[in-house]
Amino acid sequence: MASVLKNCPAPAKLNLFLHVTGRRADGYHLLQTVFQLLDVGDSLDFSLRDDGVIRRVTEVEGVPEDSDLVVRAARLLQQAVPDKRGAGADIAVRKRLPMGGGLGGGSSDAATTLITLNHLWQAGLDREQLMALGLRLGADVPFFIFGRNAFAEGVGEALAEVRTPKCWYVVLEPGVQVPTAAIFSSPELTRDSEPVRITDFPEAPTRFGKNDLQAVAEKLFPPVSEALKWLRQYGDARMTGSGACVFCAFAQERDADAVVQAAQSTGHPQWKAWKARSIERHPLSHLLKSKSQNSSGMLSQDRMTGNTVV
Ligand SMILES: C[C@@](CO)(OP(=O)(O)O)[C@H](O)COP(=O)(O)OP(=O)(O)OC[C@H]1O[C@@H](n2ccc(N)nc2=O)[C@H](O)[C@@H]1O
Ligand SMILES: Nc1ncnc2c1ncn2[C@@H]1O[C@H](COP(=O)(O)OP(=O)(O)O)[C@@H](O)[C@H]1O
Repeated sequence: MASVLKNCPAPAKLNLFLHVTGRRADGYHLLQTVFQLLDVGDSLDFSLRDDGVIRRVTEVEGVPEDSDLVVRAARLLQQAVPDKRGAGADIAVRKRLPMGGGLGGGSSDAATTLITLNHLWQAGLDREQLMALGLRLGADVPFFIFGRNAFAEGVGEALAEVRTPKCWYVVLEPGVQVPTAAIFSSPELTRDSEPVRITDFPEAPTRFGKNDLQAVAEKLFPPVSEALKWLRQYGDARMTGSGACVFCAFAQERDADAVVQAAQSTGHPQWKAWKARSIERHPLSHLLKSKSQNSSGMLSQDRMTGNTVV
C-alpha cells in the first residue's frame, strides 16, 4: 500500500440549474439541481503519518488550518474508524478554484480527502458510508463522493445519476466572493419553484430550468450581474450554485477558446475566464466500492427518490 499520493484531483462542479422548492423545519432550503463535474479543479497531496496527527502543510489564504474542510474531513474519518486513530496525514492543498465561487471547491477538497484517506488508511468505508460522513461537512460533499453527474434533491444529498451533454464550458469569475448564507437568508429569495421529475429533462439539462439563487446574487453583488450580461451575448449564461461564477456551454472547443480570449479584453481586470470540459466520472471514483450499486454503476431504486434514472 502506498504511503504517499500526489496530485489527487478535486474537480469543480456546476449547477446546471438550481430550483428552490421549499424549506426544512431547521431553515435549510430544499433544492432540485443537476450537478455537472468539470475537468478543472484543485489538487491535493497526501503523505501518511503514523502518529495520528493531521496537518495541512500549505497556506490557504483566508482559511485557518483547523477550519479547512480538508482537515475537518480527515479528522472526521479518523474519528469514524476507531482502529485508525493512530493514522495521520500531511496534506498539501493547491487551490485553483475561487472560494465563494459556487464551484464547490471546498466541498470537493473534502470529498477528495475522504476518498483518498479511506484508501490510504485502508479504513474500509464504502461509498454510501463516506457520503453520509461527507454530508456532515457540507451539502455538496456527497455528490463528489457519488462521483457521477447527478440530479439532486433534499439539500443535495438524494442523488440519481443523470446523463448530461458532452461539451465545453466557459466559466467566468467576476472577482467577488458570494457567501452562500447571504443568498439563502435573503427575504427576496423565492422558495416555491414547482418540483420537477428527472424525466422532465432527459436530453439537455444545460437548457432546462433556471437558477433561483441568481436574482438575489445579482442584486446583492452587481459584478455577478455584469458578468452575466456580458456572457449572455454568447449563449444561455447562468450562475452556478450561490455564485459568484457564471458559465455558458459550447459544443466546440474553439468557440469556448474565443470567448475566454474575448473576456480578457473587456476592460474588467478583475475577471478571470477559463474553459473546462464536462466529465462523466470523478477521477478518483475507482478508489471506492459501493454496496448498493448494481453492475451498471447506477444507484439502486430506493435511493433515487422514486424517479427513473436516465
Ligand atoms: C448552494 C450550493 C448548491 O450546490 O452550493 P455552493 O454555491 O455553495 O457551491 C449548496 O447547496 C451549498 O451547500 P453547503 O455547501 O452545505 O452550504 P454552506 O456554505 O455550508 O451553507 C451556508 C448557509 O446557507 C444556508 N443554506 C445552505 C444550503 C441549503 N440547502 N439551504 C440553506 O439554507 C444555511 O443557512 C447554511 O448555514
Ligand atoms: N479547502 C477549502 N477550500 C475552499 N474553501 C474552504 C476550504 N475549507 C473551508 N473553506 C471555506 O468554505 C467557503 C466556501 O468555499 P467554496 O466551497 O470554495 O465555495 P462555494 O461553496 O461557493 O462553492 C470558503 O469561503 C472558506 O471559508
